[in-house]
Amino acid sequence: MNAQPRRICLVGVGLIAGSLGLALRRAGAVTEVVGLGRRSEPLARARELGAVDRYSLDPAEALAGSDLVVLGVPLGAIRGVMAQLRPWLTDDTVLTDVGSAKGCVVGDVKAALGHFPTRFVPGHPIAGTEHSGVEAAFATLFQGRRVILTPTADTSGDATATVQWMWECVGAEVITMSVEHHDRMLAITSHLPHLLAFGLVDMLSRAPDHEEILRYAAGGFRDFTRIASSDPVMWRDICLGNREAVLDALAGYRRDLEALAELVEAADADGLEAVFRSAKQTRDAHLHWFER
Ligand SMILES: NC(=O)c1ccc[n+]([C@@H]2O[C@H](COP(=O)([O-])OP(=O)(O)OC[C@H]3O[C@@H](n4cnc5c(N)ncnc54)[C@H](O)[C@@H]3O)[C@@H](O)[C@H]2O)c1
Ligand SMILES: O=C(O)C(=O)C[C@]1(C(=O)O)C=C[C@@H](O)C=C1
Repeated sequence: MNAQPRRICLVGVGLIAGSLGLALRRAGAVTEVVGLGRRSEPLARARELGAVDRYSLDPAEALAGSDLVVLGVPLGAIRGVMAQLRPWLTDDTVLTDVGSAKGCVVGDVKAALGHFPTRFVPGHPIAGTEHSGVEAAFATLFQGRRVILTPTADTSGDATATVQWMWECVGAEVITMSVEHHDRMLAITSHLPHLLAFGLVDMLSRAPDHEEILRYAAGGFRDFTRIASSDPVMWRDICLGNREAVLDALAGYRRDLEALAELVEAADADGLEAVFRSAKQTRDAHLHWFER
């Protein structure tokens, strides 16, 4: 039915939902963007920055007349927020989220409602930064980026079309896949690199001479570790929310790291060069997917 919603409610207006609000308002896609959250101060700031038209701390007020509800809260808050919204959801409300792992969202929504609504379309914009909060939001974040939707077998086609329409309004390309496939892919391309970056910086921070070590860090270290400045709580939730796939990715990486250590130990120049050459070729050939 409502392929083009008139009023969108953003629940948790931080980096991702704030950027979505800015972009939707800039595109003139909807009549009104309403923010719902726990504290007035950041929501007032979201309105000042132009991410929402108005805001409320009251789910009944924020959800009234909203055709589409976007959960922009961290993964760890999905279950509680869904339980809170439950009384105010109608059969026509289309719901989606932006969480970085999808299996846990489906599980938490089911736990909160007792079932997974046919009008809930799990989603994940493959775009972000290491910063959090609405202050870090910007309208072009999703321009030319990909958004993965993971509708279940029961998800309404109309609801999926509505969510797809929303992301296309802000310049994103929408791809659909299963929850399991999403979680396996993203464990490798996003969750593993974040673990490695956090792990490397943590290891370094425990070295007694880390102040001196960091003095000699430059572009390579900066590029490799930028994402270690991301929100620790958000990444804790992601790693635990996608535990199995993250563990598989880590196990594969550990094996390969061990093999690399053996090559260095054996001073195997050809072996090392072959690994580096293959990695360079792969990265260079696929740069168009992840270059901004
Ligand atoms: N940061 C990224 O690069 C990125 C990219 C893609 C997807 N995501 C996903 O998007 C989601 C949000 O990430 P973000 O970077 O926008 O985080 P953020 O911290 O910038 O925003 C989260 C917002 O939710 C609010 N919030 C937290 N708990 C709440 C609750 N119980 N009720 C109401 N509001 C609550 C916070 O106040 C904040 O405004 C996460 O699930 C994350 O996995 C993040
Ligand atoms: O560019 C960054 O800082 C990001 O971490 C963005 C990034 C990622 O590429 O891993 C992080 C989490 C997501 O769910 C999607 C995108």
